Amino acid sequence: MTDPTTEPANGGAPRAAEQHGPAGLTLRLDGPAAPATLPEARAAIDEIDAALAVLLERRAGIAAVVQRLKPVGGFAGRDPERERRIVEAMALRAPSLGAERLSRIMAAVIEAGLEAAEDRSRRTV
Ligand SMILES: C=C(O[C@@H]1C=C(C(=O)O)C=C[C@H]1O)C(=O)O
Repeated sequence: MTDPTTEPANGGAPRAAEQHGPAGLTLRLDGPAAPATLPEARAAIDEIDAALAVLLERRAGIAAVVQRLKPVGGFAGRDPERERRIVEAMALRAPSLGAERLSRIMAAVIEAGLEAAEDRSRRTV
């Protein structure tokens, strides 16, 4: 079975997002081998951070939609069991970080998303 996070769905040709991704991003999720020099390593980190920023923005937008769809949204409707399952699934893909560190990372991501959702809903009333 192919891994949807690393394998192009069309059997090898670059996907549209790899050719003309958001903000000109062309990051491959499976990435090249470790960079050899400090500038190369920093450039690789900058590229990953640019992709992370786009994904975090997208995630926050979708999390805001979820808050409107749930019977109780926002911080009041926080769902620790759902958050635990998210971290557990991510830990399978990020074994060197592991569940404990990912849990701290995702708590910050989720809280930032909920705050941004509150800001959005305040601006639209
Ligand atoms: C998005 C939801 O609301 C909250 C935010 C979550 C998230 O950002 O992933 C997960 C669970 C909830 O605490 C949800 O319930 O799915």
